Amino acid sequence: MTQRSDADQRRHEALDYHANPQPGKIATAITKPTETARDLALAYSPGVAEPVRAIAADPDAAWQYTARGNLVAVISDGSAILGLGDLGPLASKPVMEGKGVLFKRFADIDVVDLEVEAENPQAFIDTVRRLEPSFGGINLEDICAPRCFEIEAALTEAMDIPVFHDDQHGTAIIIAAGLTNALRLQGKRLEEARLVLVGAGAAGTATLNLLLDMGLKRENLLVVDRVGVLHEGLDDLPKHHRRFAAKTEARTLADALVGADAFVGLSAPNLLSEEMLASMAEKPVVFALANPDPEILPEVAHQVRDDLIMATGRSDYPNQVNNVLAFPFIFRGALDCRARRITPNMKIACVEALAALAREAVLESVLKAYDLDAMGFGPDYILPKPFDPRLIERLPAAVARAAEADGVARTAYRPHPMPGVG
Ligand SMILES: NC(=O)C1=CN([C@@H]2O[C@H](COP(=O)(O)OP(=O)(O)OC[C@H]3O[C@@H](n4cnc5c(N)ncnc54)[C@H](OP(=O)(O)O)[C@@H]3O)[C@@H](O)[C@H]2O)C=CC1
Ligand SMILES: CC(=O)C(=O)O
Ligand SMILES: [Mg+2]
Repeated sequence: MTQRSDADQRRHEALDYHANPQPGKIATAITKPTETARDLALAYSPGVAEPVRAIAADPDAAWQYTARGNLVAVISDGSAILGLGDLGPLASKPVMEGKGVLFKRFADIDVVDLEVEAENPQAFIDTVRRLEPSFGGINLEDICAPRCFEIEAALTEAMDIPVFHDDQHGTAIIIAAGLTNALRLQGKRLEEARLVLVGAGAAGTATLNLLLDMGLKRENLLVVDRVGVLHEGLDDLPKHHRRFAAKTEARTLADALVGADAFVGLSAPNLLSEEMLASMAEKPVVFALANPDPEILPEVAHQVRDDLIMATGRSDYPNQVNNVLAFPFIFRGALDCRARRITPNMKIACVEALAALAREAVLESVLKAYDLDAMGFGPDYILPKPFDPRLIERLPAAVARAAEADGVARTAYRPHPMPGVG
């Protein structure tokens, strides 16, 4: 079979999956009996008036009498859909529905996806801010930099529920956990590693901020965007790039990569050439995370270097670095202590729990899901798999403990009873 027909087949499979047997991937479920006249009288008028009165008297009663406490809005303007660019809100809907599927599958969180036609960031902010009564949390998704920074900051300030731009912070968490483990396997440490990141947008900027907080040295970092290497000689850099301007002679990605220990790509397909990869230090780490097409394909990279640890954002190669390993569990922890916001410590708790879990033995059930006899901490396994049941046992608890310690939890942590467990 030719490459072309493989690609065609994948396209048809994906379109068929989304179209059949019914359009889309997610629907509403009813959680109470609705079989009798009495049931209906409880579900709607007149019974429904009782929780209305209770909530009007005490807004906290909404956590008890409505689905709000387990409901997250996944909201996009479609301005940075995966790595496909600004294709608008309607085209972002399959991704937002997909996010809903993952929230439900891995953390039993219900989702409403909202694709917002907004003429400017303020219009988007005004729309989302008004939705606070409906939801326990807000997951912002696929909103491009720099508008995502303004939107997230304004909404976090205005709303008393967690507002989390997953492309920024979810991605940063997974990269931090995966990179720590990959460097460790290569006999290196973040504190000494020379790192090059390409794509200083939403995901890239948040990743850099987290890695710098975790010990990456400013002088060991070069950041590349469309203008090339961000350096001190550039005087019209946008605000979110200024922090990363380096004192360096390097001007291109090729210059920057010579002797680098790690590459993190959050940009666009095929930017990392074979020559550039060959010029990196011994035992390099390459995270080519642009979706759906990475900065370099693993089969190409492994031909150039046999001392490489490689990750992509895709599930069809080893080492998927994807925010699915964070957002369901961060929100589960936040909802289960009714957190008002998500703090840096809640994110770091998630990084540490994830990185530690990858270093434990892999469960039989996970091997079965991947149809493998063996898998364990090593170059092809630097992060746990999304199907690992220990994620839901450990990450939300770690996140909620950090929320309690930071004083942002409304209640003590009460783990959500996961369906089919216990
Ligand atoms: N694996 C994962 O879990 C995740 C992967 N991603 C992927 O990361 C990528 C970026 O996403 P996100 O941060 O949300 O998007 P943004 O649009 O906010 O950021 C992309 C950045 O990359 C820059 N860029 C684009 N093309 C090039 C190029 N040819 N050379 C140098 N820089 C370039 C952009 O510059 P400009 O603004 O000028 O276009 C921008 O600064 C996407 O491919 C996305 O799919 C994102 C989140 C999670
Ligand atoms: C995975 C993801 O959120 C993205 O590629 O945008
Ligand atoms: Mg995204």
